[in-house]
Amino acid sequence: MKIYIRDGVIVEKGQEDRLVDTGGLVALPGLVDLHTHLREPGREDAETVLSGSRAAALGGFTAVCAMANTSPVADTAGVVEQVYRLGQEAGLVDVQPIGAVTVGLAGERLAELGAMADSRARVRVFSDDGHCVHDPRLMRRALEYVKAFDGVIAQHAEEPRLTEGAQMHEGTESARLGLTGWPAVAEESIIARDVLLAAHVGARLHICHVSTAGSVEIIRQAKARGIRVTAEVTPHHLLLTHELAGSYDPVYKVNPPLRTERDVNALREGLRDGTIDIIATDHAPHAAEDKECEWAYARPGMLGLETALSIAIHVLGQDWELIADRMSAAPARIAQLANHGQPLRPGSPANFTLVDPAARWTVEPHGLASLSHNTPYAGMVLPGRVVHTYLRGEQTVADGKVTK
Ligand SMILES: NC(=O)N[C@@H](CC(=O)O)C(=O)O
Ligand SMILES: [Zn+2]
Repeated sequence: MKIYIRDGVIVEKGQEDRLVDTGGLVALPGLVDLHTHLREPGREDAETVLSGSRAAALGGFTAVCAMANTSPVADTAGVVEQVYRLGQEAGLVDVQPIGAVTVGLAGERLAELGAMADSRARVRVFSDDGHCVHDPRLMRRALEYVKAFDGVIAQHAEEPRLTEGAQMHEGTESARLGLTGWPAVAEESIIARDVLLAAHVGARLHICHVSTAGSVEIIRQAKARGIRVTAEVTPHHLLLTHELAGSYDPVYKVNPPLRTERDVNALREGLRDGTIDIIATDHAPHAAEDKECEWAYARPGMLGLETALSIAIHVLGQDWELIADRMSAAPARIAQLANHGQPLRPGSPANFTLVDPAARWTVEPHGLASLSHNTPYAGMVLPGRVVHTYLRGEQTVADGKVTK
């Protein structure tokens, strides 16, 4: 297949100023991640906008949405514009800042949502991720506010009163290991409440990192009732289970926690039937001091950008149409990223990635572009390798290496 490009846009044959021959590789629209933690400003030792952009491009992404739990928190126009500008300077993927819902993620007062929406960063997704927007009145107000510009509130669904001291999924393994559990109902009770609030307000709600079979069922019913809810699942929740906590290796510590095989199967089914709209990485880099310590003291979170596509291929098979929808078209639509997620045809921006589906590669934590090394896939042999990535017709990854 040949892709003809002019001024960063795909054009008809004969109109091009450059030509990309895909050879034997699979061409996918540039992947879009709705849930990336870039750690800048504040924890540039764990990740920067530049290092995270490199990881994203290598993973086949052309756009990432940067979560707001930085330091300072991205709760003002000033901070979201800073992150946006850093993304442009890095120039490897479009970095779309997510704004905080509440000031300082403290859950007490609404942040300046309108100023962030009107800023140069044009924020449309708001989230207190890492924390749940717990106060139902604040959640209602936030939904009402973003409805005006068809924005969306992305909820980290966790009832904090049910997860105090939680270290892992509450179940047979937590009982065996003697660790305090995070029960499925802590996630499900917030999702149930919030789909009802979204229905009441008529605004868009997005559920971050869905992890339980019960959550899938609640979202399925909400969608059947016409409620405007979308949902994401992470690669790790599609593959890994709570027994891994038995190793006491903090690389497996994550929020929400790894669940049971039954949950994994329900998440896969929900992703296939469209109940779950997208795969989002929840790329959560952490410095060694925060991760290579005792389980109880380790921060939750795992890397995801450089392995997401391979895990998707592993879980879904080489179903390119499904992968293009769940990892590009649907997340671009949810985040209102008009220049991403389009099919590769004339008129679309030349954002795409070329994948060798036959290649297999071994995950080496220190071989990744991320500044952190907390991948749960160390040593695993994964299918599918990103060979080239293009952003507006410019090559960001060439032969598996970033161009800047
Ligand atoms: N997922 C995690 O375990 N951690 C995330 C926060 C979050 O996504 O909830 C982080 O910022 O490290
Ligand atoms: Zn979260």
